[in-house]
Amino acid sequence: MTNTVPQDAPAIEFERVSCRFIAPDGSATVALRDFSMRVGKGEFVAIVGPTGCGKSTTLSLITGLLKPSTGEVRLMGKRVAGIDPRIGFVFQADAVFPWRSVLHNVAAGPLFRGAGRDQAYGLAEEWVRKVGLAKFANHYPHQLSGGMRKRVALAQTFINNPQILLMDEPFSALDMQTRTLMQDELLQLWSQNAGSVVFVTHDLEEAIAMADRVFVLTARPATLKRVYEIDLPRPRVTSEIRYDKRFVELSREIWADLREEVHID
Ligand SMILES: Nc1ncnc2c1ncn2[C@@H]1O[C@H](COP(=O)(O)OP(=O)(O)OP(=O)(O)O)[C@@H](O)[C@H]1O
Repeated sequence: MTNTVPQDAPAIEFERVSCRFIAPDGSATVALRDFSMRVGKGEFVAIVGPTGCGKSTTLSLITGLLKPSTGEVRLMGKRVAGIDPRIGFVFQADAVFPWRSVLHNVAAGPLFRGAGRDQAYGLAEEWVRKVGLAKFANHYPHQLSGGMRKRVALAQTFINNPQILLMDEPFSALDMQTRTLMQDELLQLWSQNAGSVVFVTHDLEEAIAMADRVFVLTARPATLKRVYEIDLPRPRVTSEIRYDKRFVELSREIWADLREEVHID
């Protein structure tokens, strides 16, 4: 049988995807409607939109946890079929094992994927060092700050060398300074890993500071309102880029679009 997957297929494709939830009482919620998106290999995209519009739903469709009601989602040219080991996730809540030390938490991924102990722990030590936690390798999550726990989460994710990284409000529980540091750290890790990122956030400035393109969704049922190219140079330092003239222009332009969708009932 020939392999019909095109070599140049985008990392992620949504083709006219709709997603509808049926409640036990039979009522339907349409979370996404006729949504199309392409994310290139190595591209960083951010998704913004009003609360409850369907941003997280897009991520669940990429993971295969949800199936589209209509349309198709493809990864590297192939229709999504179940959990894909090429995908890594970082969510708002920490996905760390509280009873395991930092090092054990970071080694868990490779061990789970079948690596030998020496290899898994060698790699984990390297990643713990890369995220600046070498002195905390034997600490437990409750002994760490929120920012440090996020670093553990990044090490846990990047150690698996994901080709696709899905992030759902990963830094929203952090204070402003820590959040900025984590954004820079993520950009640095991503520039070395060369995977594709889909980053869901409420924070428009965070989206602009980090992404190559920002997808603006409408209020529910979410459909694509507009896509913005973020033509700011890289490498970026997120705390500094906010003062760039072009950054301010983009913020103003995208916010004008987003404001129309954010209603206070
Ligand atoms: N499994 C589900 N069953 C029923 N309804 C769901 C389910 N998952 C999501 N929804 C509904 O679909 C809509 C979109 O949810 P989603 O979490 O994707 O929005 P969001 O834009 O990420 O929200 P927020 O910005 O508040 O995080 C919401 O109205 C939500 O209640």
